[in-house]
Amino acid sequence: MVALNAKVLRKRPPQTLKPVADLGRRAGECRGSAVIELDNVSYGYAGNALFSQLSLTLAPGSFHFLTGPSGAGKTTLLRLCYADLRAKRGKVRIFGEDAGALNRDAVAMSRRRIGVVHQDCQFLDHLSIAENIALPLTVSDRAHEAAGNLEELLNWVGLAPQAGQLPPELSGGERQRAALARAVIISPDVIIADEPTGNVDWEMSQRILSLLIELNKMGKTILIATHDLTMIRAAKSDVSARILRLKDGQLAQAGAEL
Ligand SMILES: Nc1ncnc2c1ncn2[C@@H]1O[C@H](COP(=O)(O)OP(=O)(O)OP(=O)(O)O)[C@@H](O)[C@H]1O
Repeated sequence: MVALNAKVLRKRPPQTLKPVADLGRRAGECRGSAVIELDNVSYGYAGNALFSQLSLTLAPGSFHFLTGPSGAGKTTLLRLCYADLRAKRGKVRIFGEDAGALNRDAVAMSRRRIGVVHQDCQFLDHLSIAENIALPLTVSDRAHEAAGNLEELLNWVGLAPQAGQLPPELSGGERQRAALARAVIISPDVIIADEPTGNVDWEMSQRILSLLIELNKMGKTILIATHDLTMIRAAKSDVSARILRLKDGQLAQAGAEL
């Protein structure tokens, strides 16, 4: 893998900063000091409360790990953070805006500043891995930006040789790195990753972690949900991360076991 030129991630066409009131502020320039803020948020499915009155603040440039047992609600919490779900009670603020009050276009605009690595890393199997990575730009009429960034991103995640291959031809670790490149190609201020090292070996987990740390050193705010305690321990020497544990509807600072 090669170092990523920070310029790639800073490129942002002016039109993506304009359409929605106040969304033009960059991370760190948002109203208040949080990039994303959950304020006494409650959420549940089909009348069953998953968590209630949960609060979380992601400061610009911060690095957070979110751990907790399977089914505790980590994915749900992440989805609230990128306005894929709306809080039943309480407020979610994204770049200072009340996510519950944003219309669909405004949500789409704010999502352009948040790169999401989904747990299942889904790709379009009929497109090459390079085309899949470029897709977030292609679908938002920014295809012209892809050409320069794509080659560098493919090198950065070590997937240049696989650029023309189809997703089913890639290994689990290669798919995870492709998913990270796809999240990053939109030059987001925040990267939210759901189990980015699921189903990969230790070496690959370290490789993915080092990419995320590199992004954080460029000023990106990082939130990672993971069961991978080895990765969290390994990160401690390289990054000042806050480790949170979600269990029984409560979010708490992780204990000494980490
Ligand atoms: N769309 C949905 N409809 C109904 N229940 C759901 C839905 N999504 C998640 N759940 C339930 O909410 C609970 C929390 O799910 P979630 O995926 O947020 O947990 P998690 O901590 O990310 O789990 P894991 O570590 O296994 O990925 C689970 O019991 C799950 O079955």
